[in-house]
Amino acid sequence: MANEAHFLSTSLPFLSFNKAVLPEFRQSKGLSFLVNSRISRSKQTRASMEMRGSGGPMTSDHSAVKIPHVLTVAGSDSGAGAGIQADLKACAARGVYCSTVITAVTAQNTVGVQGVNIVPEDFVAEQMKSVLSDMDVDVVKTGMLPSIGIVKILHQQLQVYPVRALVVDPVMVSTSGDVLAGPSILAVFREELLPMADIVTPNLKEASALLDGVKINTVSDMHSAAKLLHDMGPRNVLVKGGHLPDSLDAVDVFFDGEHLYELRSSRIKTRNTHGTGCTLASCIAAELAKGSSMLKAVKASKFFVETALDYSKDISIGKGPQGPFDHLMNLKHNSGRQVRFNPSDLFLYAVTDSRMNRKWGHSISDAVKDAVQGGATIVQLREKDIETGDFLEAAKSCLQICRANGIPLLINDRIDVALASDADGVHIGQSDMPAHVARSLLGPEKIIGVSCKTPEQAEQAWLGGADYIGSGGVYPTNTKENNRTIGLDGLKTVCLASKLPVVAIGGINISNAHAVMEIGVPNLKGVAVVSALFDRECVLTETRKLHAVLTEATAAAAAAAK
Ligand SMILES: Nc1ncnc2c1ncn2[C@@H]1O[C@H](COP(=O)(O)OP(=O)(O)OP(=O)(O)O)[C@@H](O)[C@H]1O
Ligand SMILES: Cc1ncc(CO)c(N)n1
Ligand SMILES: [Mg+2]
Repeated sequence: MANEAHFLSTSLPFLSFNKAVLPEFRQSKGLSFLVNSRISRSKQTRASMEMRGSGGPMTSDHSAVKIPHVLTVAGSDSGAGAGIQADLKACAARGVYCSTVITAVTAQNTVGVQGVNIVPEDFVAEQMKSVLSDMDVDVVKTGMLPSIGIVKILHQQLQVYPVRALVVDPVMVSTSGDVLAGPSILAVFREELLPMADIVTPNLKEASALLDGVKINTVSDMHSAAKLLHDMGPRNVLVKGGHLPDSLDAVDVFFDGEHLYELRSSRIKTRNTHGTGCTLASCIAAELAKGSSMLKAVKASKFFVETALDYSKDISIGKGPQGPFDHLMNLKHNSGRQVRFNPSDLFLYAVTDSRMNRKWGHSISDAVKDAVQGGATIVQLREKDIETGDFLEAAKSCLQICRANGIPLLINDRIDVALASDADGVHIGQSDMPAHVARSLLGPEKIIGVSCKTPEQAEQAWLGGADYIGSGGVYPTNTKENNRTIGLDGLKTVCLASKLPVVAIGGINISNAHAVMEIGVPNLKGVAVVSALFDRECVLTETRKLHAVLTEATAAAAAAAK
């Protein structure tokens, strides 16, 4: 984690800082960092950038909106699973603009590489100059660099037009085993490319080639390889374990010169892994362009690849052994989906608790009926100590009540109970099934909510296809043990970063609900409560009171906004 703290911001003129200070700072501290961008952003984006500690000096031109920009210098894959085409799709999926310098055109499909046509060196130089002299490129990502001359051109152009970070995917061999850059390239990779790189992302074969053929068969070999590669000059190394034999997880090893991290995700069983490496590197570049620190960028990118592979595991494109996957699944998932969920349903979110109901002698369905009559706008059944059969019966009877009143009923954690009862969806926590897995089990129409304490968790929930997030504990609570309180500030941070609507949760009641809604962030849609409604004798009265407080708070916020 140490790396994440090593983040420097500056208000020095961008170019002079980058040229004059960057190399010294790197050498003296051995740290990886990003220089703040000189980008003018919309208010909201700027606020969320600042929350991540990366807000930069603003230009005086407030009308210009600059979007983060990655330039990829790579080869074209006619099958569009890897290379330039993967880079464009990965950047699009991450909301980043991507320009392209094409180094080679390959005739390629899911069977293999049938032909390679290298673009003349001076024309690669011309493309680079066209882009870099005109556009504000934040990060350059390289893929297939098929000749020594092309590497040298890249080196020269980056001296003339420095950028914030260079991501090097040292492409040498395609997944199908075809050579995309021969052994003659190794010397210039070692001597010129790696020392310029902020991160280098070899797969096992590439790491081995760069290290004179050393064997890399285990995670421990990957550790040693990462350290040895770091000695060649890149600021960070990610040795990718996609091709690690006999491995149940997909393990990558990240080394920042100080700490080694084993980054693990589940290994998706699919033939559609063509282009995972290009996608990972482009996604890292995109995250860096948005202002992320290196380790966060790598983690977010690995999660993106895992999620995309999972969504695409059954798609069938081409007849060969290695198919492409779908980078834009989130777009499709969210836009092609019949959205049943209305974010204003989060206004007064009632969460049941069997212990409290027992204490006051209420049945689950009576408690839910009273909450609904009192003005609850959504109900979640959170029954931790109940038999599955009883849970299913309770869900069915509560569903009748909710349907009769036109409000959604969600089930906490138990996707099986949600499916069996045909409830409207689920609410899941960080230790439950990931959102994207829940989405593939529940299909496009059910509602999925995820508990999130941090902007990263909010991003993952969105990526996984969730509809809303619950964020807290806003205040200390007895309902959940060992639950960290994030306070109103933590809530605001998550709301600003979240692309999904948010409901606040944790210790909220009629005396503090007003203060919660007053934080005044548009995507905070309401409050979720347990004890304030259910640890009371009269659920109906308490719900009515809370409804009145929320109505007043919302009216006050609307008046203040005028
Ligand atoms: N089946 C899988 N399930 C989950 N993650 C995977 C799987 N296969 C690869 N990955 C991940 O994808 C990323 C790319 O790794 P890989 O070693 O496959 O790169 P690569 O060989 O350069 O890919 P390519 O050349 O096909 O673009 C890594 O983060 C790796 O862990
Ligand atoms: C053009 C191109 N670049 C990179 C790769 C890496 O897989 C590929 N197969 N094709
Ligand atoms: Mg690769």
